[in-house]
Amino acid sequence: MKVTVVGAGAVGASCAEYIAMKDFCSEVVLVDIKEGFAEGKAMDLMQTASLNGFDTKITGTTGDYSKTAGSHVAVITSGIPRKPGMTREELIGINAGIVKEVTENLVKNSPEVIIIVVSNPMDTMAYLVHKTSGLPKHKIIGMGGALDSARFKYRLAEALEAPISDVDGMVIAAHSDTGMLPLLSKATRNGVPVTEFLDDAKQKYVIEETKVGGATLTKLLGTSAWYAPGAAVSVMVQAIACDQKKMIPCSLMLDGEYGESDICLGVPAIIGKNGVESIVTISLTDEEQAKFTEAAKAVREVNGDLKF
Ligand SMILES: NC(=O)c1ccc[n+]([C@@H]2O[C@H](COP(=O)([O-])OP(=O)(O)OC[C@H]3O[C@@H](n4cnc5c(N)ncnc54)[C@H](O)[C@@H]3O)[C@@H](O)[C@H]2O)c1
Ligand SMILES: O=C(O)C[C@H](O)C(=O)O
Repeated sequence: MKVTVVGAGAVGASCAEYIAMKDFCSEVVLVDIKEGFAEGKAMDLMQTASLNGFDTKITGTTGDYSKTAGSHVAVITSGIPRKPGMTREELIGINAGIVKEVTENLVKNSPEVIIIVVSNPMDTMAYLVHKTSGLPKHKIIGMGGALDSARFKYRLAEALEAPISDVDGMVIAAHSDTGMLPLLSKATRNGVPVTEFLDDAKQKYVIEETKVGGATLTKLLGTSAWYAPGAAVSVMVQAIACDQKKMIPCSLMLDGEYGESDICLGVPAIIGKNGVESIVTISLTDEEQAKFTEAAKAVREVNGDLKF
């Protein structure tokens, strides 16, 4: 299994590192536009192979997409990250052009590829890939929900004073500060609804901190996060590579599911060797459905700024 990661910056390199360390694919190709950067990151990572015990071959290239030919999966992380005080949506002006060009190059060299979109604003970038790549919709997957759900579990464990392995939960809808929908009604500690343990104030804290998880880290780091994003991508790539059929919330093109069409939004899906094996429809409370619809409205407005 060959995986290409475009953008050898913070998220791209972290994602390549986690993929290599889990040792489930033969080759990872890093691509960047900055001269020598991907080659340098690849060499540095390869020099961890004997230390960390993996056999995945990592190579780098400055924009030579012929080296990506025959990729099963490609991850798009190229583009600018936000700075403190910015929203993800403000990145559209620069990142849309980059994502469109990168997609064209990927598909030209790997017509059968499955693309995982990471660059922000991610739901809109995933939509752009759908509109421009010519790939079938089960082959385009936006990464947001896997990361947001990991942050939700982190905040739940904190509020419950429990180990993270005790908690489970999922975030759907938009990958944005206002449009994320942490499903508190379905979150559990060892099968018991967390609402039995957390009072209203704690429930509100968990939800609000989850929604601004990316902004909180951006404020602390001066740029956006990379470890958890890289790990989240590696889980999705592994689900495809190993045909795990894991249920992961991903930003997918909807066709009537959850009352929405012609939009990419975070919904639970079964991820396996074909990419999206199916979208899972779960019951939402009226309040949750209203928030999902509201998030869709906001993402649709951002999508309106795209030029194809
Ligand atoms: N979806 C998510 O959950 C999530 C999580 C974290 C970051 N992000 C987004 O991922 C993107 C990357 O973040 P980062 O922290 O890695 O940024 P970064 O600046 O560290 O890395 C981006 C890399 O992309 C490269 N690049 C730019 N244009 C390119 C092109 N045309 N072709 C190839 N490479 C190109 C840059 O040279 C740079 O090395 C940002 O848009 C960020 O907002 C999304
Ligand atoms: O917060 C960001 O801008 C980056 C990413 O979307 C994240 O959630 O970490």
